[in-house]
Amino acid sequence: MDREFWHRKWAINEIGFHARAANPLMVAHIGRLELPPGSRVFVPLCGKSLDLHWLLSEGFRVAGAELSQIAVDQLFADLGLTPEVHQAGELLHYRARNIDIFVGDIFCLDGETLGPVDAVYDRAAFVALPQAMRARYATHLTQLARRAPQLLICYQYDQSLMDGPPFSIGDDEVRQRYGHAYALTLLTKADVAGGFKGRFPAMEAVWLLQ
Ligand SMILES: C[S@@+](CC[C@H](N)C(=O)[O-])C[C@H]1O[C@@H](n2cnc3c(N)ncnc32)[C@H](O)[C@@H]1O
Repeated sequence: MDREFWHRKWAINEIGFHARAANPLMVAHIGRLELPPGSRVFVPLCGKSLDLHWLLSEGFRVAGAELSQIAVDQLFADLGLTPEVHQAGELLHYRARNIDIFVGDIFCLDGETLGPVDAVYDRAAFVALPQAMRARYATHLTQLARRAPQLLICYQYDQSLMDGPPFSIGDDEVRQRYGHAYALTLLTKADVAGGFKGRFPAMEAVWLLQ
């Protein structure tokens, strides 16, 4: 999945991953992060997710990283916010009250530019990346967020049935990528209703990384 793949998806509006409501697993489990009001939650590969709207509505501050300027322009339009936009190294920094989105490749984002984060929420980010990129992503994210606790939602299915994204991430891989830096708790694992687009069974696993 190179950058062009994602730019093209946004350009032709082929964004089946974009959910029409806040993620129910996030809503159910974010309390496990025990974040006080005003905490700053980093959402890597954020797209224009309604999860960001929900986090803001719950009184959190949010920071995000997203490759597509189309996505981020739509996000701010949907939020009814007019951002200030500044160059931040190789990225663009979109800023409004309680929200900072860095537009560009997350691998070009550094911890100083991102600023302090109290927690990470990863939905459809780790699972969006092919295996060859995931070790680098996990290492980079852990450093970027300075080991801030993380709520991670993973997709699991028989990888031989589809190439991905989303990719199937088994429990062993989560332990392999994050186990050296975090204590891991599998909060829940449940069947996805209707499987993957009705094509084959799939499960979602929610991890707490502390
Ligand atoms: C599967 S989508 C998930 C978006 C969002 N998390 C959601 O739940 O709707 C993956 C997103 O990651 C973005 N992306 C892919 N590679 C990226 C990278 N290297 N840096 C920043 N964003 C990236 C894509 O543009 C896309 O919007």
